[in-house]
Amino acid sequence: YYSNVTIDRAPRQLREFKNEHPKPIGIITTEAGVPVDLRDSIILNKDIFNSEFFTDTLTHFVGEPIPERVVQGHGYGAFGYFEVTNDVSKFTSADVFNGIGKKTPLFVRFSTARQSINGNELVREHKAASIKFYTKEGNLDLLTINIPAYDYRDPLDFPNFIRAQKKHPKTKIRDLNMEWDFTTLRPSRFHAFMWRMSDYGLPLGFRKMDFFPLHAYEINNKHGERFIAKLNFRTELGLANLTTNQALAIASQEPNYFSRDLYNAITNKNYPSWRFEMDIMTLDDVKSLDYNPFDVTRLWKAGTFKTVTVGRLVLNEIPDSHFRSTEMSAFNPANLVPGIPGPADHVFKGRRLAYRDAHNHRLGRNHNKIDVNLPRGRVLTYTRDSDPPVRENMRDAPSFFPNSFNGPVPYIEPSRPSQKLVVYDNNIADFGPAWYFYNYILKNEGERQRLADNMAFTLLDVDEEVRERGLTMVSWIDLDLVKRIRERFAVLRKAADKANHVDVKTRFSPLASCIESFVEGQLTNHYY
Ligand code: HEM
Repeated sequence: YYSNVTIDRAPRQLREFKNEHPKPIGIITTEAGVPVDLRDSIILNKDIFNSEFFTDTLTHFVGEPIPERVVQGHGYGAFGYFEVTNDVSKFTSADVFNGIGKKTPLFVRFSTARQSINGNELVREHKAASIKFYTKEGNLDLLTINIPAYDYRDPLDFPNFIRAQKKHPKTKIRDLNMEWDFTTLRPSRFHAFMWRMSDYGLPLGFRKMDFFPLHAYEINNKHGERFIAKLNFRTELGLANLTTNQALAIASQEPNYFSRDLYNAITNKNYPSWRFEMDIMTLDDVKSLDYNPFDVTRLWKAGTFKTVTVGRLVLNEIPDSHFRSTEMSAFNPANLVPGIPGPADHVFKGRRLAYRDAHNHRLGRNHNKIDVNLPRGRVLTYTRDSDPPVRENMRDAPSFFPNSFNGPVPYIEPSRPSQKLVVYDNNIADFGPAWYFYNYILKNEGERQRLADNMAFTLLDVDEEVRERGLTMVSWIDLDLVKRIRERFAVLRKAADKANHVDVKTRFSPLASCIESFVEGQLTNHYY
C-alpha cells in the first residue's frame, strides 16, 4: 500500500537511535536530576518509598494523559515550510504570502474527526489538516478539512452535530439513528454528508487529499482594498481515494496506515507537497451573485471567481517527540495576521470562542508559550503568570496598560480596512449544491453507485420513521439517487435479516465479503 515509499522506516527507529549512540546516553536521573543508583532501580523486597525513582516512575505514568481534544482527537504531525511562488500582493499584504521565493516554517497536524487519541484513521469521516505558519507577523493558523463544504451554519449546532456522530451516552456504541435524525432536522447538512459518503470522503492517506479552510476569508492589500477569498490546498501527488472495502481491509492490519504512510514518506525524503491557491472575488462581485458566498455549506459557483496560485506547502520533518509537538499543538482559527482580517460568518464567530476555551482547558492559559505554539518573533504582552510554561513572564516590564514607563505600545496598521463586513445567515436548506454534486461533480456511474451504497449502509439500523424522512429528503435532491439507495438498502436489509444479528461475521458480510482488488480511485479536483 505504500505507494511512492521505498522502505517502512517506522520499525527501524530504535536501531537508528542505537547506531547514532553506540553507548548509553548517560546515567538515569530522577526528575529532580539526581543520579539513580542501580539498587534504587529494582525495588522488589525493599522499602518502596525510599526510592524517588520508583515514585517518579509510577506517579508520572498515571498522570500522563492530558485532556483530549473534543473533536479530531487522533492526529499525526509534521514540520515543513511554505514557499511563495507567485505575486499576490494585489490581493493581500500578508507578509507570509508576499515575496516570491520567501520560505516560512510551519507545522501541520493531520487528524480524523470522531476518533479518540489512538483511533482508527480508516473510517469515513472528516480528515483534517491544521496548519500553523510561523510568520514574521505572528502565527497564522489555518484549520482545514478534506472536503470543501461544511455541515451547518449555526455555531450552536457544533456540540449537537458532534454528539449526533459520537457514541450513545448510555450504550457507548455508535447509533446511526442519531446522525440521521440530526441530518434530517438540519437538512443543509446533506451536501457535506454526500461528499463524505462519496469517494471524496475517504482519501488514500493524508498525503493524497486536498484540504480547505472552507470559510470565505476577507483579505486586503496594502492600500486597504478588500477581497473575499476561499483558500485551497491541492495535493501535488494527485487526489486519490479508498473504497469502504479497501479501507476495511487495511484497517484490519494497520489502523494507523495514514500516519505510517506520512512518516515513511518524510523519513524516506519523499516530501509531500500541496499547491496553495486562492479563489478570489471583489466586494462588488459579491453584490451581483445569486447565492451567498459566505455560506460554508456550499461551494462557490464556477465563473463567479478567479483562482490565483500563491505557493507550495512542503512537509519535510517528523517531530522528535509526537507528544511534545503534535499533542501539545493548539491551532486557533482566530490566529490571523495583518492583510487577512478573516471570515465574517457566524460559524467562524463561534469558533473564535470555542478554540480559545478548548486550549485553556487542555493545555492551560500559557498554551501559546509551549514550544510548538510559540511565535518565532518577539511576543510582548500584558498577560502574566498562570500555568507553566511561563517562560520569561515579561520580567520587569510594566504590567499594566496604558502606562508612561515604556511598556509595549500598539501601532497603527495603515492598510487595515476601516469597515467590518456584516454577514447574515439562516438555516434554510438549499438542495441545489447537493443535486449539483451528485450530477456534475461525481463523474461516473461507479462514483454515484458507491455514494448510494455507502449511504444505504448507514441506514441499515435506522428507525423507519427517521429513515423514511431521510429518504424523502434525498428524493428532493435527486430521484435517481434515492432509487439507488432504496435498492441497495433492500439488498443489505435482506442479508442482515437473514444473518443472526449478534453474529458479527455474517452481520457485516454484505460489505465485508467482497474485498476488491486494490485499485487507487482517481478523483478530479472540483470547481463549482
Ligand atoms: C462552530 C463551529 C466549530 C466549532 C465550535 C469548533 C470547535 C472545535 C474545537 C473545540 C476543537 C478542539 C480544539 C483543541 O482542543 O485544540 C476543534 C478542532 C478542530 N476543528 Fe473545529 N470547530 C468548528 C468548526 C470547524 C470547521 C468549519 C473546521 C474546518 C474548516 C474545523 C476544523 C477543526 C480542526 C482541523 C480541528 C483539529 C485541530 C488540531 O489539529 O488540533 N472546525 N474544533
